[in-house]
Amino acid sequence: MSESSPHLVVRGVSKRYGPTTVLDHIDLTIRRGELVTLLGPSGCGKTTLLRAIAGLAQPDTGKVELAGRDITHVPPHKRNVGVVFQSYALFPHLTVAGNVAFGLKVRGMARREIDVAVDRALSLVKLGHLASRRISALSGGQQQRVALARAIAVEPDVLLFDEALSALDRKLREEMQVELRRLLQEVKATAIFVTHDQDEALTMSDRVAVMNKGRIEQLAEPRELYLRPASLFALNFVGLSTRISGTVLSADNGKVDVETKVGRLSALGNFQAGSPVIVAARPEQLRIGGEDETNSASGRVRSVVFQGSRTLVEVDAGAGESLLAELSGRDGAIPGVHDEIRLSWPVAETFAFPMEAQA
Ligand SMILES: Nc1ncnc2c1ncn2[C@@H]1O[C@H](COP(=O)(O)OP(=O)(O)OP(=O)(O)O)[C@@H](O)[C@H]1O
Repeated sequence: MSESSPHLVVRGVSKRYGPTTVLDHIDLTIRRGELVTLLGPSGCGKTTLLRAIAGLAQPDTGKVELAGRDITHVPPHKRNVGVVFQSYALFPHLTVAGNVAFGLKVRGMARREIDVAVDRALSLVKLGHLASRRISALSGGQQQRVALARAIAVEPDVLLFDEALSALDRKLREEMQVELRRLLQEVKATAIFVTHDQDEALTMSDRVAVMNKGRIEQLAEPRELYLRPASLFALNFVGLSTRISGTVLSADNGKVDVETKVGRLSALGNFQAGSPVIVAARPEQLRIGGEDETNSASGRVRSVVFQGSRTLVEVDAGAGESLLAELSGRDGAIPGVHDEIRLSWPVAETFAFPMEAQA
């Protein structure tokens, strides 16, 4: 099967728990070797979707196909799916090698082959030197690697990660994100991550599925998701933004002029005159100063937050509206709190979203 052909197909999967619809007709197609993240707030159905793929939750309707096989009714241990949990779920009384070998023994693999597979998996996660160590004598990060080695060793058709890095401290988690992505690419694994951490999703994934209330709101590459969010929910969930409410005055060919409390703004979007909308732009699009052919608004600086490579400046634009600008050292002087400033930003990077869809 080629790398671009569908490898995992979820078709029309729904799941209810009592009166609550947890998954609402989910369609998701993942290519062989692709890393996809399910990103969304607590309770949106990420884990349930992962469990439906693993066979740990039975969908009420719909189908799951893996490597060309309908696995909707196949029990979990016969799906050839690897799962890595946040809790690692390791056997504390076994050694590192014993944990990695466990799944291979269960499959009845010969001793010699098991040794080769365990060595390979442990060297991939750089734990070969700790093969005979007890699990209880490992750090959290090392235990996480053992869990990963154990999942990789059985060469599953798809690897599922449920908040797998959440228990690690921030620095280690960031290192593991980069390392895990490199490793999964090296073994050409097809993988799905569940996370509510947007940075993790952007770092790890070929594509990100933003979930909301049991539905996939947007499935896109990280860059596209950030630069072209399909909904206000996706905009709010990934990255920061300036958002101003208003009413569409006129519309012309994918562009709208919007009356707002901070003045007239132009944005990309298709709406009828009179529609209530939210006009939004990413903070790095806002610059100090006012230029022609751009959107602009002014106000008094409310806060200045230095974050190393960038500085976030929040401006009170009056009438309950605020502007958020991300300035870098290259942008010249950073204003101080209470300064009166004017900010401008390009119309081509300003988007209008329906007001009623606000998350
Ligand atoms: N076995 C179950 N029985 C009843 N309700 C359940 C069950 N499993 C999940 N739910 C409910 O389904 C909804 C979605 O849960 P799910 O764990 O899929 O969300 P999530 O997006 O993974 O959230 P989190 O990030 O908090 O783990 C929640 O409201 C949850 O309470």
